[in-house]
Amino acid sequence: MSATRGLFITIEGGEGVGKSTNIDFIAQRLEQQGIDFILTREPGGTPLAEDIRQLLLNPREEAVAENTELLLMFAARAQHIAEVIEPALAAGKWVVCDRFTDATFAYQGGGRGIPMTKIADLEQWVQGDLRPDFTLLLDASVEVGMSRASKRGALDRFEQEKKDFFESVRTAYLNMATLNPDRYRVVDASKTLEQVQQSLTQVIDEMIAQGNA
Ligand SMILES: Nc1ncnc2c1ncn2[C@@H]1O[C@H](COP(=O)(O)OP(=O)(O)O)[C@@H](O)[C@H]1O
Ligand SMILES: Cc1cn([C@H]2C[C@H](O)[C@@H](COP(=O)(O)OP(=O)(O)O)O2)c(=O)[nH]c1=O
Repeated sequence: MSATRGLFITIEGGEGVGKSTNIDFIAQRLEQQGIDFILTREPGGTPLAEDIRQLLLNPREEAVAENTELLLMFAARAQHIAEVIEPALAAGKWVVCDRFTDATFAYQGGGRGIPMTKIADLEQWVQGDLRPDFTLLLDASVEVGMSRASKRGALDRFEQEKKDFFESVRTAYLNMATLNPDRYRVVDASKTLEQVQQSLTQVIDEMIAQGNA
């Protein structure tokens, strides 16, 4: 007998909005509620895809061509889907993924200016019908995100970008949320951690209700 397919949940947001902090909280809530899930991330999630992550994030002297960056994101994603995401969903597990293709639309599309249609073509080619059931967007102004992120150590290749880049990333995320209201849940991440986590609890409980329906 085949298991009911698990829910595929992605967590998105700009730099420093509190994604890492809140993913731990989400995992705790799912565990408390007895959900069988895996936590994974992009770029990465398998040994090969984590190697590609290093290629993408490590600052380097050579300029990285936009299409190289885009294709490496999808190369890592193809491996992650084949080895981790699809098998888990097929076995009935939920998959909670720290970033997915909407990050490509936001960073490579919004940030770098690659046409969204080109990204959508790759999405269709690499993913077929696979799309997240829910996407949780942690949203805060670029100023708030950058000031929180500055508390961390050395900056990776994306974190070294300028404020305009991150404004475009944020705008692209907010546009996707407006265009996909059924899938997106936007949480105001500029509030206190306690308020953010209250909102997250509501959203997660709604997902659990849907998953059990
Ligand atoms: N709602 C919040 N209010 C104040 N500080 C926060 C909040 N959420 C996260 N932080 C702090 O901001 C910093 C960046 O958070 P982090 O979870 O690493 O962000 P991200 O993974 O999105 O880059 C950390 O020091 C974290 O403790
Ligand atoms: C998945 C993905 C990530 N990224 C970028 C966003 C992040 O700057 C970086 C790594 O993501 P992440 O580990 O979430 O970084 P952080 O915790 O600093 O936000 O990769 C893209 O540009 N495109 C993509 O498709």
